[in-house]
Amino acid sequence: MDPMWLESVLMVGKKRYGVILNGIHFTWTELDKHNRDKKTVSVPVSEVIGVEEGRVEIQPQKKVEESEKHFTVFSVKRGRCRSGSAGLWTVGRTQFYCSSRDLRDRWVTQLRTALKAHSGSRPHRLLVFINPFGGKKRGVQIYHSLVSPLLELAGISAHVVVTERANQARDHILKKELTGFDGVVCVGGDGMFSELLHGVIGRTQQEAGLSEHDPTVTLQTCDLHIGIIPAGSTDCVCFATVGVNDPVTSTLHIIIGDSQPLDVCSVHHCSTLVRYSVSLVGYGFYGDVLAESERHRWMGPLRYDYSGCMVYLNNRSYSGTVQFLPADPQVSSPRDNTRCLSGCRVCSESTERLFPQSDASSHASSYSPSLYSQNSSQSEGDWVSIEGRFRCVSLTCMSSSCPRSPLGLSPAAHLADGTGDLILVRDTHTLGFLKYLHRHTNTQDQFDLPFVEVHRVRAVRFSLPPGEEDSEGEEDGGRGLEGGENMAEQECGNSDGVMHKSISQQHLAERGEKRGMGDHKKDKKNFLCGPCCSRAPLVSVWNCDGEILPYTEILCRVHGQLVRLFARGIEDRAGTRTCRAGNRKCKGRCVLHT
Ligand SMILES: Nc1ncnc2c1ncn2[C@@H]1O[C@H](COP(=O)(O)OP(=O)(O)OP(=O)(O)O)[C@@H](O)[C@H]1O
Repeated sequence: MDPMWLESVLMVGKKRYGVILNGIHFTWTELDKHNRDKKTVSVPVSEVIGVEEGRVEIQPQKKVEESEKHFTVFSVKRGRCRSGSAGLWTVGRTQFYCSSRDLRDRWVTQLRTALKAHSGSRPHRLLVFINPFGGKKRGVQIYHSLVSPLLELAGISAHVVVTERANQARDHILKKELTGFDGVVCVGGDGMFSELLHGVIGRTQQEAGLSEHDPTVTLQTCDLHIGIIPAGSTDCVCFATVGVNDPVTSTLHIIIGDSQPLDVCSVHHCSTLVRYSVSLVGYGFYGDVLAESERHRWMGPLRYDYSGCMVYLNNRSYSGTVQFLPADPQVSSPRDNTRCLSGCRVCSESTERLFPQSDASSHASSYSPSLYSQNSSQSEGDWVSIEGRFRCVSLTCMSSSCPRSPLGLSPAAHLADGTGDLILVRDTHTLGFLKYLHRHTNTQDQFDLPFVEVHRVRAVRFSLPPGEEDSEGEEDGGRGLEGGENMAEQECGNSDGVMHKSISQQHLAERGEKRGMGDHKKDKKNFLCGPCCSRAPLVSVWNCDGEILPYTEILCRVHGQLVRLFARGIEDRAGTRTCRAGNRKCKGRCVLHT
């Protein structure tokens, strides 16, 4: 018999249960034959959060009632959020009563031993950054009331830093000693996640002696896991990797040590890394909406709706040349109607992560450096080139689903297959574009429109028509704006201002100043003059995960599975299945966690 095996009859409330621990599952089944709604609950040991002696509650406050014959088991429980979507996890709590203290002690010991055996991937020590000003400014409260008690219950220690400035978390990860930490966690929104992302990737490359600026280099995958406790105004990365924006659900994924690899797109300009992105790199509509919303920050979250309307009414399109390196169409396609769900086969079989880990000088074997040069001609390699006027050009490394767009920008995109989806929306009439935007909010195929095309890609280049090329890079010697927006300045020791929202504002202000100087060329690049402006701008801006990029001509490369999150992707609804086998009359009360 399994040495972990333990079986007894215990009481839960006033009912008798047959309780079994078989090493992998902890199961309790009601024994009362008169009760027709007989219940069986089975929890994988890997989803047990903690076992406590006595009658214990942790929410709303920790309460321990000493009792020598009771023990309490806390475990992951699947729930449904108000919208009905799966993915919400809550804390299940069951108090068991044993006939003797000896039996109680045996159960507690045995459960804790089983837990240890199944917790190899669980973190022991975390570095937590809380943005006290993110979203509704509830980060600190969310952490102390919802997150910290669960970490404590699970025996995870946390070093907490409440940030005092933008980029503090990124700088901390880049420069401070991190020995002993199994992961970094942010309590905030997508901006905070981006800080952690840049810190973790930057540190890993520094330690490996790799240049982040060289788009041909195969970056070192990052060992330090990233956790996201959603507390921002937009929490898209959390939503797209967990399925819900809920602090308790995210905490539980961290506690049980879930691990979700994630593709990351590096954005370069003239051999300089500008930023990393995991969700959207968008030009045209999405860039204009961000630029416009930066001017109306005083409106709060409402600014996005307002700006979306204004930009839509402005009805703009932009010329440019988009070049891309297609991914292997045999493996997957953005129109194959699949969803990247937990345990996704396409991601786990992806060969993109099978590149040899590089030393300082190595390049991905299948990529020649010229393939990623910003100025190479269209005949090189497998690059496909498309010229035209576009409403928007979007590259996304994930579906980019969010509560408003439950299927996202590209519903069949994968989290970790080493590719991104490039969506080109050509110039069209206003109603056509409205139709496209509306399809983001429902289940209609947003690519089934004559002016929309989508490609699964490994890299993208964007250039302006001759005569409209980027001038900032030349003026700044390819280093970007004075505020240090790009990673080159970060390397030069100016660590401030790389990712703060004020960058976007500063960038807007600088562009504004340049316009005011009467330089005709800059005047043409007046990318957004507001609804009152009669002259349509020739150039838009790039929105890179909610930040405005200081360059228009960029090169993007997707790096397969570069980072790992404490998440498991979106669970199929079948992940929680109603038991029919055990008892035909269970009326859905028998939940088997598979
Ligand atoms: N103490 C701080 N003071 C000012 N800015 C901060 C501080 N801590 C973090 N930041 C910056 O604030 C920006 C926004 O934070 P965060 O992402 O947490 O919230 P949000 O903007 O409300 O949400 P979202 O980014 O999802 O829209 C981040 O880019 C981060 O760099």
